[in-house]
Amino acid sequence: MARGPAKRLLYLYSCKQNYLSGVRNCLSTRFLHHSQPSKSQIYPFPFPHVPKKLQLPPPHFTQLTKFCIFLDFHGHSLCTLSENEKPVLKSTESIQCKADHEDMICNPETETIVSEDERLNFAKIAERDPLEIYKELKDTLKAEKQSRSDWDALNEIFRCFSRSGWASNQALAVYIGSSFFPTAAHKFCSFFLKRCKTDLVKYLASLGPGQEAEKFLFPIFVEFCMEEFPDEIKRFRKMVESADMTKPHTWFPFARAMKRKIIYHCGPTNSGKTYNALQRFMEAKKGVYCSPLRLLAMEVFDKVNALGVYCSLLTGQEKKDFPFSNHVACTVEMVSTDELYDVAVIDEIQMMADPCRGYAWTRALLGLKADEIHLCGDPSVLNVVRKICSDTGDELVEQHYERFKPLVVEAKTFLGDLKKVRSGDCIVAFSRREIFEVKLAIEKYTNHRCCVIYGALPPETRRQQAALFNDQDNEFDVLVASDAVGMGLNLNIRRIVFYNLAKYNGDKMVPVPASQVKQIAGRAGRRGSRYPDGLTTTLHLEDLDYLIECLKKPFDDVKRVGLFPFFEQVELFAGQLPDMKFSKLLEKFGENCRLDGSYFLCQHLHIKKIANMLERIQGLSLEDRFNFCFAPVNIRDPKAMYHLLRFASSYAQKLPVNIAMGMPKCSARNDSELLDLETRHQVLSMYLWLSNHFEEERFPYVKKAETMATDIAQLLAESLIKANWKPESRNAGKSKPQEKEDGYERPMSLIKLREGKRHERSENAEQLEKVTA
Ligand SMILES: Nc1ncnc2c1ncn2[C@@H]1O[C@H](COP(=O)(O)OP(=O)(O)OP(=O)(O)O)[C@@H](O)[C@H]1O
Repeated sequence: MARGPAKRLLYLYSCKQNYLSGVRNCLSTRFLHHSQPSKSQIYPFPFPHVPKKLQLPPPHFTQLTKFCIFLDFHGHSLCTLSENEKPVLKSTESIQCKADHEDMICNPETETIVSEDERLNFAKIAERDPLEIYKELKDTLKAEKQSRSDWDALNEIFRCFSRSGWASNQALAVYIGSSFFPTAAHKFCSFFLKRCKTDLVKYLASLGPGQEAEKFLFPIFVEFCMEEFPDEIKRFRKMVESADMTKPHTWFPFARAMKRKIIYHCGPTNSGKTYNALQRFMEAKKGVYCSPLRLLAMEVFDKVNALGVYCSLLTGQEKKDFPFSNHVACTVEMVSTDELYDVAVIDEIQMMADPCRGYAWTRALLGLKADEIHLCGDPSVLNVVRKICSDTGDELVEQHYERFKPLVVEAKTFLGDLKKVRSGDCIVAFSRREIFEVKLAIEKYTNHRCCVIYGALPPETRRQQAALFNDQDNEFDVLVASDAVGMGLNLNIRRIVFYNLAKYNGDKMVPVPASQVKQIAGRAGRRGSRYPDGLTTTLHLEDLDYLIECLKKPFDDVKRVGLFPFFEQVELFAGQLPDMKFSKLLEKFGENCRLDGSYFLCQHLHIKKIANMLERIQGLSLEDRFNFCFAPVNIRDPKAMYHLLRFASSYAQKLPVNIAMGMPKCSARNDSELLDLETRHQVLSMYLWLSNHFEEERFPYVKKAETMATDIAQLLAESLIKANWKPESRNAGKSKPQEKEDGYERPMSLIKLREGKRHERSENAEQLEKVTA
């Protein structure tokens, strides 16, 4: 008697562990890409249970060395691999088996005592060609009688098989989709139970429910599916192939045909990266500058033109063609991959890893037709860029930078007292409400006046506020800003003071990521500015450690960057699912798309939300829907969403799209009027964006929208100068969490602190001097 039944896994014998992982990787490429065999065991190759016709030689097999020997559970070698030799299945030839392999001969989970005859019979069944088993089942008219216990065991095995995540994942490799898998497994079960023979049932029963039995059944299941469901398989295969995003560098054949030189200007903020890249841009005969923000594109447009290099401006909202210009400053989403350039600059290249917008940087890097491409950014994506350049065949030159002057952390902090604010300070808070609370407190208790910068303000207003702050001949000498200050603006900041270091991520309060803290703190002290030495600190002493930790932390090493399909890819995919709604289609694409390890699919929640809203509008083509989804709209602002719906509806009805929005008569007198101005500007900006992305004649009020937008930006600027009111929330009524999250305690609101202080004051006269916002 022997212990049994035996494992159906084979063991790989190798004197070096890395050969094991090499084999595991290449085996994984075909059938096992979802399973993770443990270090000591590996699945057999060629796969004895997989139909021969499905077995493709794994692509990197020839790179393996002679040390690899496949053993079966008896220690018999099944195949050996020599250098540059394809694996050949050998007849079982006995080789000396290591003692530790012996331990694995029996399966401890289903350990039963079986007779020697039975064991030999089981071993024979285990080695049978699945195709042969399938044919035999097919030719059998009636199942043989089974014992009750074997029958129950078989039913349980099939129940597990049809729910098996492993089998469902493996089935994907032969194009049986996860939604179809349960049906296929159910039909396979009926087929099997109606025809099975006793020895097969006994063998399966001896394996018991679980992976052993699943691995035995799976190749027979594959044979069954290939014959029974060829149409489903074909359909799913086409769908998967149409969502294949594994080789994005092949999407741009013209760029691939070029010999491009990529220069990575790599360093922290304020180290001269962009300056040097822009020098090359201006020297070039024809150049393009790709910006992360409209505002920065405008800055470069103005700066370059002022230096005598004619430059046009292209953003989603505006096209300013400068006569005879060969240079263009654009937002990264708008850059053309058809135009040929001598020099291209892609600013803030680390944004390739941005979860929502990363795809635009990836597309620019892969697709730009430029002899020389300058990338400016921190080192976080350097390794991915190296990998991409090796895929594209581009030459990569790295230029490393250090900050002109080190950033100094003030250990004293404000100790919660905003009265310590000085001229040239920038207080950074992460919500609009806090920004206005800080402004209110500073202006009430000190002689300083505050400019404000936050994301919802139009770029023109942000620039106007920046200019007001930079100008020494006025009383506005303090800036209160959100993270929008981290990029793009040329500011004379002496010291960055973090009001807090947590922000709301749409769901909860989370610590501000270290990379963002670095980027923002780095705005203090700028070469050539009034304050060349940069300082940074926090409002509260408790936050200082986190600030120091963030500044000390090396830049992340990003492993993956963003991708998003072009419309043509989505269209191809939609062809496989003709009746599916667009929002569902995007979801399906996300589920089925294949990406290689250097990329992720960018989040498309924003896109899906718009797609959902537009679902009820009839008469929009797939392309229209796709384009509408990228319109710049705050999906949390119901007013802005309503206008988008209205624009899309008119467009679908082939009517001229009206602005249908009045102009406020004067600047804002309170926060809700200010919020209203912000929304109106966003709606106009959306109108202009749509007019640039759809047939222009359908948007006949572009001029009017431009004038209104300029006027509203002006009203906003006027409103901000006199703003001294309590802020309101855009989503009034929806409270945001204030509790401690991820170990970070958010500072109390200014108002509460003030109230607290008032109470303290009555108890402690010393505190009278301290104005805590
Ligand atoms: N060689 C130089 N001569 C004169 N001014 C320079 C030089 N290099 C950089 N500067 C100035 O220093 C400041 C910071 O430079 P730059 O914007 O290029 O830095 P950066 O590393 O790109 O920072 P960020 O990432 O914040 O944009 C700018 O005002 C720029 O004009």
